[in-house]
Amino acid sequence: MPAPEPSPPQQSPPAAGSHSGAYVLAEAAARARDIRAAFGGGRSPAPSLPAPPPADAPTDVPATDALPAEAPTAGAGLGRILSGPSGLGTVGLHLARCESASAPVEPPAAGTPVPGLYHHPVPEPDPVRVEEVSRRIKTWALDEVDLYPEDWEDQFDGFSVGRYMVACHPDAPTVDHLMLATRLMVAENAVDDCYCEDHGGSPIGLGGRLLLAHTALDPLYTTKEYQPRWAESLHSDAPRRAYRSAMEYFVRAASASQADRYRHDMARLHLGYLAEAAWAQTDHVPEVWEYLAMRQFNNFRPCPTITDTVGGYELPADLHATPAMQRVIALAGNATTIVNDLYSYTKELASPGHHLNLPVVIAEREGISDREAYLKSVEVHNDLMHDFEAAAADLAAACPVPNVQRFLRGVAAWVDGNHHWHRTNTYRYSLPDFW
Ligand SMILES: CC(C)=CCC/C(C)=C(\C)COP(=O)(O)OP(=O)(O)O
Ligand SMILES: [Mg+2]
Repeated sequence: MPAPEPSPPQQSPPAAGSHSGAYVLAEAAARARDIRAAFGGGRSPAPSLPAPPPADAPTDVPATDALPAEAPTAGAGLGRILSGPSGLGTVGLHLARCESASAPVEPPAAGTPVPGLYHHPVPEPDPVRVEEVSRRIKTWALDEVDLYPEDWEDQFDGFSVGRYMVACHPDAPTVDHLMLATRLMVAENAVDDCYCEDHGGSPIGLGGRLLLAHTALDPLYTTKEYQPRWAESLHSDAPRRAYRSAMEYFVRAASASQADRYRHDMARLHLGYLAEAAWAQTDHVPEVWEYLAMRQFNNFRPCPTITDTVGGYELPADLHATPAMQRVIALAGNATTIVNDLYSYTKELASPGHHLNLPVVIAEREGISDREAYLKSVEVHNDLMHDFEAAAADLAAACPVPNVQRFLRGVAAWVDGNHHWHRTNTYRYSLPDFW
C-alpha cells in the first residue's frame, strides 16, 4: 500500500515582489507584447515559422478518454496556467516564492520543503485525474508489460507516479495525454532500477544492456535474417518491454520530430548513466563541475521536453533547437535533477556502495562537512533555478510565438510539479537532520 499522504505543510506566505514560474513567464509575455507594440503592432521579432499544427494535433491516442478535457485548446490551457491556481485556499499560491535567508532551528517535518530551497508551491494535483492515471498505469504495468513481480507492488504504489505526472502536466488536455508521460516515466525508472541501481542493476555490462534497450526507442534496421531476433529481444525483460510499449504509444501521438527529440534526450540520459557507472566501477569521485556535467545527462530532461506532446501541441523542431531554448531546457533539467539529489540524499546514503550526489561530491572534493556541503548544494540549486527563470523570461520576451510561450510554461510547470512530488513523497524520501 502507498504510504499515507502527509498533511499539507504550512506554505510560506508570498514574499513581496516574488514570482511563480508561470508569473515570470506571464510578465515576459507582457513585455513581449510591449516590444511588439513598439515594433508596430503585430510584427514579431521571431524568425519565420512553419504554420503551427492544430493545438489538438495528436488525436490518435490509443484509448478513449472517459474524462472531460480540461484544456481543449492551447488558448484555454494558456489562460489557465497564466492565471494560476484559483478557488478557495489558493490565494497563498499566487506569486509565492519560498526562499528563506535564515535556516530554521527545528529539523524539517516529513513532507516539508528543504529549508532555503527556492521553489514554487503548487496546488495538490487533481485527485480525479490522479486516481484515473494511477488505475490505468497499474493495468498497463501488470497486463501489458508484466513490469514487476508481486513483491514490488508496494514500491510501485509508493512511487505515486500518477500524482507525479498530474502535478507536472497541468495543461494535459486528457488523461490519455497524461498516460503518454506516465508510461515513459515508469519505463525510465524500470531501466534505472533494473539495469543501473537497486533492483539488480550494476555498472558491469551496463553499456551493452542500455544500448540494446535503446533500440526499443530507436529501432534496429537490419537484414531479414537478424531482424526477428532483435524484435524478440524487446520482450525479453521488463525494462525493454516497458520502453517498447511506452514508446509505441508515444510515437502514435507525437510528430516525427517530437519522437526524435525524445530519442535524442534518451540517448543523452543513457550517456549520463554510463559516465556514472564508469566512475562507480573505479571508485572515482569526480570534481564538482564534472559531477554537474554528468548530472546534466543523467537528468530528468526527457520528461519536461515532452510537455508539448502531452499538452497536445508541438513546439516546432527549429525553435526547440535554438541555443536559447536549449539553455532553458538544460537549466530546467539541471535544477529538477539537483532537487532529486537533495531529497534523495538520505536514501542514497543508506543504499549499498558509495552513491554520488551533489552534497556527497561537494563534501569530498571541497573538504567541507556533510552539512555545509548539503547547504551549498541548496545554493547551487537556487542559482540554477534563478538562471532558468531568467533565461525563460528572456526567451519568452524575445520570441512571442504562442507555442514557444506555452512550451516555456510547460517546462516551468514540470519543474514545480517535480519539486512538489519530491517534497511530498515521504514513502521514498526523507530529509537529513541538518537544521
Ligand atoms: C525519469 C527519468 C528520465 C529519470 C532519469 C534519471 C533519474 C533516475 C533521475 C534524475 C533520478 O535520480 P536518481 O537515480 O538519483 O533517483 P532516486 O534518487 O533514486 O529517486
Ligand atoms: Mg537521487
